[in-house]
Amino acid sequence: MAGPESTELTSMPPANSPASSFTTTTSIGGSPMGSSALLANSKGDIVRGFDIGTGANCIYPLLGASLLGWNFVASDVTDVALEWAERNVKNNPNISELIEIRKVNTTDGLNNWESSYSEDREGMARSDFCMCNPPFFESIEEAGLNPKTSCGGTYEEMVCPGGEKAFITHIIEDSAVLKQSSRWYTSMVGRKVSLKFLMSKLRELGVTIVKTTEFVQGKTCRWGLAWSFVPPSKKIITPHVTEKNILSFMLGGIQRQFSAIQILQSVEDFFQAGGASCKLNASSFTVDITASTEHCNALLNNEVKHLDEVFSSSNIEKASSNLSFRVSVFQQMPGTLLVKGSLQHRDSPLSGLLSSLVQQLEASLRHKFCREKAV
Ligand SMILES: C[S@@+](CC[C@H](N)C(=O)[O-])C[C@H]1O[C@@H](n2cnc3c(N)ncnc32)[C@H](O)[C@@H]1O
Repeated sequence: MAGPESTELTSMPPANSPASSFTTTTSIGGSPMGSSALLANSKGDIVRGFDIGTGANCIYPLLGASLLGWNFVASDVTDVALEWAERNVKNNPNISELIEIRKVNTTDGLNNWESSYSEDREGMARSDFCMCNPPFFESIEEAGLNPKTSCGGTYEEMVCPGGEKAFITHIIEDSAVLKQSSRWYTSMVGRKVSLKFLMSKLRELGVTIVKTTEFVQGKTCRWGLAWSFVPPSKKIITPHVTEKNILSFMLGGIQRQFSAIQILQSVEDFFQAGGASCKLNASSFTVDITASTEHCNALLNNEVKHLDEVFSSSNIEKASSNLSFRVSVFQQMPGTLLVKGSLQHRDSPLSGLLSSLVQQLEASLRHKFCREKAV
């Protein structure tokens, strides 16, 4: 869409996208959702995505940065799209540093993939995943872009030489060179016949990890195609570890005036009030907390008996013990956050207190931010 007006995370998806009826004016800003942990790269760094043809709205990077805390490189070839994408990113200052807009240069005409090829490839090489909602059509006629049948997209958005088959084939060919440089290569596909063609292309190149999905909205159907050269890692999380080291709760019914960042700050305030030292990270939406026995005692309303029980079964000095844990806030859907507490060091004699601390935090946040106060 050329030239959308926009302030905060206001989306105008393309006319050829199944997300066309999706509009959001949320300003919740910067809260990562649970799935970011699933996509976290091997070093545990923040996930980095590459959006090929981000469009004027830059909608996917804005959503990914806002909801998941991911970093993005967002590319496009069209000046007007890039200009508006920049504006949209700047209008979301809490996440703007997570998104880099990059112009893909074309020397001999718009949508000449060959000339922009190497730059798109460079972006892909340094990402955990790349994504694309390509121009689907081969010609104006095919796109139905005559004044009578126009569905609102611009020529640049909807049309490229060879249509989506050619566009995504180039991405597939790039990926076959880059292989494991990116973990997932993905694209939206507008037609089932293209999907079949692209899957056979992937088979031809010997790609074995291929996933597809279907997006249906009203009468419109689109497909998602994803492929990878990285074998899935076998990560076994035992119930024991999950139970003891990670505790979470859903905070639903959050009143509209409160943003996720306010709730994160309130997490920090809660633990600081007990004297614990806290480090808030607004881009990963986490607070790292270190609490001594005294701090835990203060936070748990002087439940000295509880603490004495903890130490009676341990020969570690009460005074020298600290509890280090991280609280993460994840956006699940508008008005609902998942709050997760996870131990940083499992062997602390205070580990058993995490559950009580998380319960106290839940009561405090619920009281402050939710319509329904009862847990
Ligand atoms: C269908 S639109 C998608 C826009 C946006 N990603 C969305 O889903 O709302 C396709 C976009 O790809 C851009 N584009 C076309 N050729 C490109 C290329 N070689 N490299 C990067 N972007 C390109 C177009 O300018 C257009 O903004």
